[in-house]
Amino acid sequence: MAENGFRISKTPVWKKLKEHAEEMKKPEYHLKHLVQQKGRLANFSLKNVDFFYDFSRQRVTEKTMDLLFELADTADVHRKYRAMAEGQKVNVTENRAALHTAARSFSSQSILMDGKNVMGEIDAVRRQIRAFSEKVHNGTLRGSTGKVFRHIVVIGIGGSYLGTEFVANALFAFADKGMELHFLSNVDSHNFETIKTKIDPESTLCIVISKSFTTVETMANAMQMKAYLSSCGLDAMKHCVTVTSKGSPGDKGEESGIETFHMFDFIGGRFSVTSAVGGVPLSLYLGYDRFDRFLEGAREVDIHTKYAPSPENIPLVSALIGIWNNNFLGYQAQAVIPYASPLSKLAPHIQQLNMESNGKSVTINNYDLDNSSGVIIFGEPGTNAQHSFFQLAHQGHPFPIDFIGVVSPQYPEGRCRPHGVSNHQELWANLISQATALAVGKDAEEKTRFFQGNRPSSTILLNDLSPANVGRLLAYYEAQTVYKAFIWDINPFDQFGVELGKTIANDLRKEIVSRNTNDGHNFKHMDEITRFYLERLFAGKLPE
Ligand SMILES: O=P(O)(O)OC[C@H]1O[C@H](O)[C@H](O)[C@@H](O)[C@@H]1O
Repeated sequence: MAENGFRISKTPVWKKLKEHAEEMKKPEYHLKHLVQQKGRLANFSLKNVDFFYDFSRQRVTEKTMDLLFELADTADVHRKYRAMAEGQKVNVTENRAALHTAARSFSSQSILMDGKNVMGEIDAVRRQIRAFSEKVHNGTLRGSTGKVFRHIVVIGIGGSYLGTEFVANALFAFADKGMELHFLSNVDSHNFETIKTKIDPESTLCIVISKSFTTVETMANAMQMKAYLSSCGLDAMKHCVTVTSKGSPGDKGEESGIETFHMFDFIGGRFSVTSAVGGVPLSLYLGYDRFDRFLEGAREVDIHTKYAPSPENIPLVSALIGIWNNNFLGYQAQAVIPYASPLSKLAPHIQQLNMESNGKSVTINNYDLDNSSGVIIFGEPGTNAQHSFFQLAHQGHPFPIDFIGVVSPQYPEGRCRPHGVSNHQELWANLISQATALAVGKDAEEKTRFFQGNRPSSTILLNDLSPANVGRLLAYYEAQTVYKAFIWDINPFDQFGVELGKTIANDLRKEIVSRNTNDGHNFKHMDEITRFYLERLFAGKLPE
């Protein structure tokens, strides 16, 4: 690996930020003082349409923000973002563009990749999804025995699953098409067996989603499901459709079923929920028009992200604050805590989006990275999180939090007011109190009751959880992820780090096949630890 080359951590502004972080440790910059400043909220919050971003409880001052904007300029983030959105091959290791933003573009402007306008293909897939979902909903398209489809089994993993699950959960209140949605992602047979108990095979439609169509888990689950449908006397292929990239092994092959929907190699898996990956299942579940409104919301944030100047650019400001927390204040983890149950699958999606994109060790030009990139993301909805891991948040190892609040719930509130307040008001009382408690802390004589405070958080507010707002939230996190990568100067669009484990699993699979086909095959040639595990698998129990 070359030793020299541009590294953001070698720039003068990085040094200035390091010095500034030392200064910010002084007692006068404790959050309990910062939040008292006049105009703090107005000065440290941003709003764009239905999206309010409050960073008043982050450990930042005007000087911090000025330095962070200088960092953004030094990293040339706006040019990099435009290059991405305009179809340049920013995924240099795979020689691909990263055009997830094109998946929700409705502009008449061309988006060129290799001189070809990609919008033609994208529009065609959208029309195909609309027509298909309408045929399923009006009963024109039915299962092999003539029953209308009522169960959708989404078979996919990672980027071909997590985003769709997040959005489907978020918009459950709008799922009025009479469809039950099931996710078959894990190769663990419990996942498959559980779904079997919930579906009626004759009214089941499987959507096999795999960009590569080589992912072992997805292929195994698709085979299990097709074998099961056949065992029920059904023509399995009439119960399946495929979403895959153009030219993949599953593209219009025998295994693809009634219809194939294309995603494209210029859309990365974890950025693909606005493509056919999310489009096919979500249109069946919610209706195409709601999927369209979800795309519109995402598109609006894309436009804001591309054109808003740094100090007004919400995803950029939040990316900069993330880097400030991570590289300068030393926080290694970040929690995502929505005070909204429908967002219960947001954190797992952001986990993949962020950690797979930004958990890297080299810069885009292949120089060793000498600062950490990526943080550990985790989360659960509030208030549940308060009753599980918030002890550590308040008195243990500190970590910044993204709180997310929704002004109007999806369901009208009843008249019941258990403690004089509605449940939604109770939820908000907690949302407000947690951020304050973390920031301000509390003095106490008894050490066990002392709260250090000075624990940073941001709060995102949405008016409601409409399809458009869920699209906005998704696009916000996507843009924040790529802006962080552009500042660290890494490639957020490859994921070679997931390959080594797969390669070892391939070798082990060969061993297992040998034993499956020859009882005499033993594992003596393997290392002691691996041998132990393989022997236990075949023995079916732990040693006495
Ligand atoms: O869509 P597929 O090709 O089946 O890939 C599914 C997933 O598996 C891979 O291992 C990657 O880690 C993910 O980024 C990807 O989304």
